[in-house]
Amino acid sequence: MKILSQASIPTDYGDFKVIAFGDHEDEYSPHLALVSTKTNMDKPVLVRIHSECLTGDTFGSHRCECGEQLSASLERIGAEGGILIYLRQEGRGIGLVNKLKAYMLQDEGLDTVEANVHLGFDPDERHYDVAVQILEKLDVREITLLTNNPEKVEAIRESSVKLVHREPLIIPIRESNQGYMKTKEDYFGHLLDHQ
Ligand SMILES: Nc1nc2c(ncn2[C@@H]2O[C@H](COP(=O)(O)OP(=O)(O)OP(=O)(O)O)[C@@H](O)[C@H]2O)c(=O)[nH]1
Ligand SMILES: [Zn+2]
Repeated sequence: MKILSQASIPTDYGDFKVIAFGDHEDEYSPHLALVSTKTNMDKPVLVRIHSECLTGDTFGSHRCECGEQLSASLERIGAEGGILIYLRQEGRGIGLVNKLKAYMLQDEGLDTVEANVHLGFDPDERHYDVAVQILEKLDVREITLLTNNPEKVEAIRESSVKLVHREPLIIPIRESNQGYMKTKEDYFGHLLDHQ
């Protein structure tokens, strides 16, 4: 995996450099790193590893809390410096078409894990080695990670990047995502502290 292209973008959250990573020059959906211009590489860098969720991130769906997590983390990173890694792992790695199928099954009573399994997938198909490679390519040695997901913590712990601190990224639960959040906590062991 290599850096394919990069450019500056001014945003509502501050100024960032957006860097596209992938193996092919004409990659259609590259993984991205949004590096705040305020980032100080000599200190532990504030990092959010975010998995793509088009419905939540772009359309503001309340079936999950992804959109709110994305804006909360960009706000923090834009203000304090840091890096948002945007992984193209839509639907926990099953893709958008299958995520919408999973939503249909959830509307019939299955939970998020059962729906994935019913479609022939693992409950969570994601891996975080790409995020580690991106941090290595950017020469990031020490990080504070914004997450509630123990698998992301584990992936960094097993890598050459030092995890100095984990910070929770808790968004208040809504009625429309209660089941989704409960499964995250009960099945995936997400650290949702309590609200
Ligand atoms: N298969 C499936 N994927 C979902 C569902 N709801 C949300 N997702 C996906 O779940 C992923 C959420 O990823 P992240 O925002 O990185 O969050 P996380 O793994 O919960 O970890 P943290 O937010 O860091 O605590 C995104 O890829 C969403 O598209 C669902 O019901 N089924
Ligand atoms: Zn989502």
